[in-house]
Amino acid sequence: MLEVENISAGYGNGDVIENLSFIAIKKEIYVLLGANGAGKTTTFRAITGILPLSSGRVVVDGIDLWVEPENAKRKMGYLPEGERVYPDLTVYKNLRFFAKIYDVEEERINELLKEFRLEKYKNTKAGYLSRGFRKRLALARALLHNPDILVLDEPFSNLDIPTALSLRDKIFEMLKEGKIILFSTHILSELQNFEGVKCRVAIMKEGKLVLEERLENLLSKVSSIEVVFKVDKKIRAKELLEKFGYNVNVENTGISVMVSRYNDEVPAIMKILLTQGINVYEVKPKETPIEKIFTGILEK
Ligand SMILES: Nc1ncnc2c1ncn2[C@@H]1O[C@H](COP(=O)(O)OP(=O)(O)OP(=O)(O)O)[C@@H](O)[C@H]1O
Repeated sequence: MLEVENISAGYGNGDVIENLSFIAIKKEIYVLLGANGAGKTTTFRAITGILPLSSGRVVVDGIDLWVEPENAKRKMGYLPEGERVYPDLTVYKNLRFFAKIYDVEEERINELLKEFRLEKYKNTKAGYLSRGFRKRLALARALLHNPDILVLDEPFSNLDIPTALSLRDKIFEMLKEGKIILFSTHILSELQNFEGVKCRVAIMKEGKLVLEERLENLLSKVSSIEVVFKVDKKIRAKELLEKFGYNVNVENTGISVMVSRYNDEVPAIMKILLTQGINVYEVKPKETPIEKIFTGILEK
């Protein structure tokens, strides 16, 4: 268990994060969601012992991070924002450097090279790797000492969709193994990929946690969303859908319809429109559910 008790920390000009408290447990993902500059990286630096606390405590499986830093840090793996690897060292040497620090056997390096499909690039300088592969290397490095707790700062940023999905699957796998996983994001729609797993989301604003909620509750808070259909016969489309009980508005670009079950209702609406000879050129939600909540909270 990772217990964060009332921590404050900053960079010399006062605290950037203030009185944060939360608990991250096994088999559950803990997400820090916040706009740029909200304090996510600072929080992760503080809980991994990189940045000193000005007050509060971080306790890792019963070990106080500032009382027994080495023992507590051994239990944590940290993926910093961006792909922070040594660009002039090969993939292998990047891992070996940290393996020595953590006193990890050579065998573990080979295991990780295989697991992250980096064998082929073993002797390639990290600076020449694509972003996705640099991220894999950085993640492999974070896992070298087989930590129980993984702290991933914006792990999905700058990844293409297949790489992001394979990283998500890797996170699921590690979760099943019993690891505690924390990650941060400012991209709200990323969380929709985590529906169905145990996931708690803390929304950060200006260095404070303003809301903590289970992902499914966060999503269910928005019972309906507005979807815009770009169509050619707007009035006809409105009249038609209203007969089916939909709440429809005519807009400049088309019609907007309130839907509560996006995945079922949008195809049904499309079918109604198309079978009645109304062309649909584009379908777009006005806001994604999480964005709606996020915007609502941050505007308060
Ligand atoms: N090394 C530093 N020295 C001084 N101030 C810093 C430093 N790093 C971050 N800050 C400030 O701390 C605040 C929080 O930044 P932080 O990087 O923790 O936010 P974030 O939520 O991770 O943002 P982003 O998504 O942009 O990475 C910002 O106002 C930032 O300018």
